[in-house]
Amino acid sequence: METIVKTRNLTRRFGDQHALDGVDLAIPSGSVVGLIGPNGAGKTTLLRSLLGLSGYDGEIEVLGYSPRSQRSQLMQDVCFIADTAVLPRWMRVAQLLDYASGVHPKFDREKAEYFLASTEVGPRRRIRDLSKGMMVQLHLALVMAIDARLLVLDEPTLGLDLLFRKRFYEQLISDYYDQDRTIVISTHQVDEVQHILTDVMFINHGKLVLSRSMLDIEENFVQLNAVGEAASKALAIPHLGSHGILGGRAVIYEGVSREALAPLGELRTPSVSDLFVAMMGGDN
Ligand SMILES: Nc1ncnc2c1ncn2[C@@H]1O[C@H](COP(=O)(O)OP(=O)(O)OP(=O)(O)O)[C@@H](O)[C@H]1O
Repeated sequence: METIVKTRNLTRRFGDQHALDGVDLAIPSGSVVGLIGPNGAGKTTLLRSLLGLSGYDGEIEVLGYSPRSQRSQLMQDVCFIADTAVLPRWMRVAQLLDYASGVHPKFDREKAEYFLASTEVGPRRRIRDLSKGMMVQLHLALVMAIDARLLVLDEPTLGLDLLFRKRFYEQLISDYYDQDRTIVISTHQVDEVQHILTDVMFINHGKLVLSRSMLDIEENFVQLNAVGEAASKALAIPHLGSHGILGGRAVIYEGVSREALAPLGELRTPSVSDLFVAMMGGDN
């Protein structure tokens, strides 16, 4: 499978602070990657470096280009949603579509109009008068109308209500995603995106602490829900972390066979958020 993003020893310092600390990663083409990490972990810095928006040490290759020296070529095939606030607030929607047609060679205006037709974002509306949710719909319509191979989303649903967030991801997958595109999403709302991810990356203190496909997670990690006396037996087996459940503990393991754990309780694949908490926090 083609690798679309590759970094080697990617490092970014702010004074004596390591925002990124020797990150080696590889993102296969056609994947939908969730970039997960606590506040200040380095997610935004990583995404900005991949797009050539932030300086860095080490090596990055995105679609075969160097974001440092070939940014304009790279941006032909990449799209980025960082923050809805970047839309020019004084423009009307139709003017914004004119503008996008002028600046992006791969922007398909008819497609954007088609996406907007199912929303309340009419062409005459002024952007500053749109609600936050409408602004995101507009942004998403613009992005989905660009024929990009890599889409980078940094907290794309921040500040949106639950319905909008659900719709955002549904639309992204049904109207945009195909095997030739790759999507990287950084979010704190892990549970809401888990079902669309093919891969996850955990980042903490500027280091990549996990980079696995969802299939890999299913094969290598297991959660045991142990109640009563079984809970202390479960905790005695080396594990990544655990949390309380009604009458016992949910304990998460890496590389322990399901057969060995089965007598102690119910087994399941941990959710990405439970795995994340276990890896970051141990027993809590
Ligand atoms: N321009 C900057 N100047 C100084 N320090 C910065 C700058 N940008 C980021 N940092 C620091 O680098 C670290 C990583 O920040 P970053 O914004 O990448 O984290 P994040 O994982 O995106 O966090 P969040 O989830 O809170 O958005 C933080 O400690 C942050 O304070």
